Amino acid sequence: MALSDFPRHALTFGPSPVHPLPRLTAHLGGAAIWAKREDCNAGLAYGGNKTRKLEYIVPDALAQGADTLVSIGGFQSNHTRQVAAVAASLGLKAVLVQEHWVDWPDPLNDRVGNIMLSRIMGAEVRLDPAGFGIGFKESWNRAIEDVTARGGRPYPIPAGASDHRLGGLGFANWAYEVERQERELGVFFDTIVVCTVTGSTQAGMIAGFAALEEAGGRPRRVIGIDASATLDETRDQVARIARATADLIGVARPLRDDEIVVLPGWAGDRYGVPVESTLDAIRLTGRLEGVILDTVYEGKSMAGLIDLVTSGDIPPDATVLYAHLGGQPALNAYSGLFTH
Ligand SMILES: Cc1ncc(COP(=O)(O)O)c(CNC2(C(=O)O)CC2)c1O
Repeated sequence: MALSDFPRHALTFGPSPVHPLPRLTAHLGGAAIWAKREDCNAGLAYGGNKTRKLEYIVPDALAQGADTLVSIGGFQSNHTRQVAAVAASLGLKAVLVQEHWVDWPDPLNDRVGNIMLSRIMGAEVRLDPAGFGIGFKESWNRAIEDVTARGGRPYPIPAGASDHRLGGLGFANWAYEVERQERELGVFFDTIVVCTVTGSTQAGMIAGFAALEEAGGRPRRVIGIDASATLDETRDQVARIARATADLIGVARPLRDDEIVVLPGWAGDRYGVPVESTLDAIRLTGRLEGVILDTVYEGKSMAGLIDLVTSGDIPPDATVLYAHLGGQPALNAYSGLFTH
């Protein structure tokens, strides 16, 4: 099968915007930096990368006659907020398990930002004391069973909509969209920089660009910046999902290990806890371009981009596309960091 053979339920406004970051580019003095804005991709509660993944998961849920989407994340999960928004827009219920993924001092981090939005949209929000982990969790299984026990028809969506048969298709489609926009813009992005945690964003990109390369496209580097602080598990998950997605969309050749690049160095010691490089990247990008990054994900991937460009690891003649995947609502849970 090819990507076009899979049903897609449109949830985004259309192609997400692509634009240059000229002041950041000039400030760093190296490669040309552009951004593709998943934080502006949909009208559903600020959108984001999961909205794009759900475009390929929703048809399966509707085909199964599900009436309740059941998913999981941390208190400030952008993913569960997007599940709540998609459920609301489709007249489905949402049950969201929100685990204690981040030990963070702000006393309100389970009552502001994403979790507040999910409640506004009518999701059943279940706080759970379990800590961070990208794998399947018992709390999620219990929620699925509870929906069934009360006569509902649950559709399970794992953390980040990643470890799901269709989880990589959204960003395989993203790769095809990038190629169309390149033709319109007259530019070629040889390097993509993306934040990676549960993995199917980067994995889908890798699979999609591999399919395009087989159809005659030029090779590119997709550089994942780890924000999970569980690098080995995340890297393995990216590799597994990338290979499974490539098979699903008919990529003939096997993906090479050197195509699965997930870099440490900017995640800090714990998921969800920003480090100095995170805060520096957030302030620099905000003050040079008026672009807002969050403390959990995009601040860390931008910190990686900044170092890779200034060190020359990304060479000066490269043209970089930074994938901005959203995440801003969670900043409300980190307001203590930005009092000046
Ligand atoms: C803004 C933002 N940027 C990057 C990522 C990482 O994407 P992947 O999980 O597909 O690797 C998330 C994920 N967030 C998770 C969530 O629960 O919100 C899945 C972890 C994200 O929200």
